[in-house]
Amino acid sequence: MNRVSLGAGSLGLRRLGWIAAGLLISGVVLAADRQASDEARETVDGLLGQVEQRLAVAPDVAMAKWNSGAPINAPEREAQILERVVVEAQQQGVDQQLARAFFQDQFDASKAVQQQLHQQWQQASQPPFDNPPDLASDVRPQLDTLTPQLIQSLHEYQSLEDEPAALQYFEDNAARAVADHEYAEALEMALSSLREE
Ligand SMILES: O=C(O)C(=O)C[C@]1(C(=O)O)C=C[C@@H](O)C=C1
Repeated sequence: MNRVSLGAGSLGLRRLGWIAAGLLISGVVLAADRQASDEARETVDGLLGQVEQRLAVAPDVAMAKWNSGAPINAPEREAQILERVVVEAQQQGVDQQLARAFFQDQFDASKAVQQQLHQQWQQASQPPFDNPPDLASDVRPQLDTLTPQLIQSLHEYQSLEDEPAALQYFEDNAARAVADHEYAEALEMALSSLREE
């Protein structure tokens, strides 16, 4: 009697073990299979695209400043942008600390590209460019157009924080964008506060 019930007990335990293992495996498979929603992908693609678009303006800034001799670092302009960023972030319910850190990253990334280009031009004894873009009338307005778009994208991005698949999609695509980029270190800088989220 004892032996029979012992046997049944150990069989039950073993069966439980198999069931637990089965559940664990299917859980892992399901989690790996879960994909970011179309909406989440759109948000991430949009945000990454806009960050790249903003960084793509940096060579024009560099050219304008190469000709004019204006310093790369323009703290008063950064302060002016941040002032607007804080107001718009507040209106849209974007975390202000994130918005500030994110825009500071964009400035730092732009300065890194500008410094790299100025260094190259210095070494190549580059003369002033013919028809350089004008900082005030051509270049800064492009950046100003992107500012509210970026804040809107930050707002959408923030809503993804409880979607691990979306954050993974962001990570994968951010890493790919950096690896493929001409100014990889600068793009990495531009994305750093988002990747620390
Ligand atoms: O507007 C400029 O002068 C720029 O260099 C562009 C920019 C920016 O990314 O917005 C970058 C660095 C400056 O310190 C200020 C602003």
